[in-house]
Amino acid sequence: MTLRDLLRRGAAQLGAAGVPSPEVDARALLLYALNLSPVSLLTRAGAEVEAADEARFEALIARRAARVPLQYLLGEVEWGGVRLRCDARALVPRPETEWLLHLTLEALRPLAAPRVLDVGTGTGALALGVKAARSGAQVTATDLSPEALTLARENAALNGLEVTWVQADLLTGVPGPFDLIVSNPPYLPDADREDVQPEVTHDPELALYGGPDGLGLARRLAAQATGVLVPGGRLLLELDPRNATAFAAELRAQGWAAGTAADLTGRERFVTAQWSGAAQWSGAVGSALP
Ligand SMILES: C[S@@+](CC[C@H](N)C(=O)[O-])C[C@H]1O[C@@H](n2cnc3c(N)ncnc32)[C@H](O)[C@@H]1O
Repeated sequence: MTLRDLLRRGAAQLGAAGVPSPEVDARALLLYALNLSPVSLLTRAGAEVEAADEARFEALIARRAARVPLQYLLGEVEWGGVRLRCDARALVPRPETEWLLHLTLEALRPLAAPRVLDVGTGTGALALGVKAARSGAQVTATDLSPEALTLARENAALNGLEVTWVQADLLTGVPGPFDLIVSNPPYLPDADREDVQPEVTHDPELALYGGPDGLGLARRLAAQATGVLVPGGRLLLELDPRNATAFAAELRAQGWAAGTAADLTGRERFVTAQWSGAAQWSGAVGSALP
């Protein structure tokens, strides 16, 4: 069996299993299984594959056909300028969240040594993406999940980056002040549980659902944020595109200057808000977790 034939067979198996991008995934798994570069796949497409290599690829294809996320199989992904180990301890960082990182870096541009908080950090993606791009930033990241924080610490070590990791319920007990808070909170409406792609069932439940309308965590986070943001400080959120415009209006009604930003497919997915400072920073919010 040649490399080309093996790739075609793997893609066909993934397509039959309903995997959304079978050719892309089969190619990524073939490169990984055989430790090939993209160029060597092209130049050696007609070469015969050894039985052990074929078996290794087939085992990965079988797991992907069972809808195990591609990122778990590859172990690591490139995301937002950093390498991230991905497994069941935290949500697999999504490509659309790279645009939230971009918006964050744009907002930080005027600040020489910004103090940044990433709430619900998961793999550490946003916190590490900020730190990698802005070494002078002081970055803190929280998560309620100790497992996610362990993975985030591993990812920080993998990239040689320093972030302060805090186990907390949103901002509870987190000492400010911050110039910018960024978060991709759990935002799916609870009813979506019945309707997610099989891969999403591998993400931790805690990472996904935000209450009946999906905005429970975002509302609580915005209320807490006014206590730790400096006057003029920013809050940047990723939300369900079904909710972002309405949530920006909610924030405006509470005294924020708030609007939305579209993702690369044109859907209003991000809320960008600035706090006027009417309620001055007053130190940590609430009490620390036991
Ligand atoms: C949608 S995931 C985002 C992960 C990561 N920031 C990313 O963009 O890939 C939401 C994260 O929020 C965390 N989380 C859920 N409830 C939380 C809470 N009350 N306080 C802090 N973190 C929470 C979850 O454990 C999860 O890691």
